Amino acid sequence: MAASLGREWAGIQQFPAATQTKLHELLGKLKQEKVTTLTILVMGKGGVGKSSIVNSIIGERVVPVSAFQSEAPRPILVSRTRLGFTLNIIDTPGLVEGGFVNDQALRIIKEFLLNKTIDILLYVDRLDAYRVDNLDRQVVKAITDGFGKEIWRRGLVVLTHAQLSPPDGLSYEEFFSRRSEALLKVVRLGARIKKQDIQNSPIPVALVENSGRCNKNENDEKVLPNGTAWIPNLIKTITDVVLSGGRSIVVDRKLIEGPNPNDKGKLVIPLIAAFQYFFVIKRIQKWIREDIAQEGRPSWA
Ligand SMILES: Nc1nc2c(ncn2[C@@H]2O[C@H](COP(=O)(O)OP(=O)(O)OP(=O)(O)O)[C@@H](O)[C@H]2O)c(=O)[nH]1
Repeated sequence: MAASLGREWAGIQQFPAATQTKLHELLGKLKQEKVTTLTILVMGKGGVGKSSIVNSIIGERVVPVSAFQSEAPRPILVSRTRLGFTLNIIDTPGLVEGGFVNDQALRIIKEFLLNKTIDILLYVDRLDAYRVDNLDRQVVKAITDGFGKEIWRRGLVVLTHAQLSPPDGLSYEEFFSRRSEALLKVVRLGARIKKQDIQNSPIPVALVENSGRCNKNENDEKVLPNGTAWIPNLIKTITDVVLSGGRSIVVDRKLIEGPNPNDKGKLVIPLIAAFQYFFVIKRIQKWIREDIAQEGRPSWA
């Protein structure tokens, strides 16, 4: 586990001027609302592009990226400051190993996060995957069990590999809509969020293309096939989630260790004791008294 703390966010200057302007506007908006620090937790299965997103946002290669299973030490916290604003991003190991949720990885992530506050969860997957299955649901469930379902009120689904040509004659928007609906359904099930709750505060989906071959617009910004400049769009979506309510998640010992089994049912103990006293002990005492009264004179006398 490693940490890289508090350096100037120099990578922002690598972005084209149009992107820099939009990012500065968004940081200004956050600061106006007294948000001067943002801690973003990046989670998902292995190989979906988590580390690449960290590098894309920071604008520097701060985390190693590999096409094969990564050996890089993670979780890793990357921290950058800019004009009085601090951005922390935590990259984490993939949550699936050998077809199962990697509980050990989740435990390590939770320990790493002790005494930290998570403002935003980026739940990362790929746009160019066509199916969702029970494993996706298990991953979401593991995150929910680990951090509470409230984390999804500060959550975004982020889909990488977004520069794709959809199959089967589907339009880009149609493909995106179907893929995100399928994933959001799984998130809703795994996070045990009621349908009406998700309608009231939907989990946004943002698209990302980390590849160096991403198309660019006339302002030199990286754009998706639908023309969206994705870096400012991602940061805008994050800003909207932060400012739309929902609480940041404070990771304390209690959250890490989960509910104490000894506390289970503690509140009903006095009720059970009262029930036993009035309906069992009292009644038995009455029977004994009646019995003694009847036995006052021996039957043989
Ligand atoms: N074309 C394309 N490739 C991507 C994108 N994001 C990531 N990749 C590639 O996918 C591979 C895995 O990316 P990583 O960023 O290491 O993924 P990860 O989720 O951190 O993977 P683990 O370390 O296994 O947890 C690398 O070869 C990346 O270059 C993307 O948006 N588009």
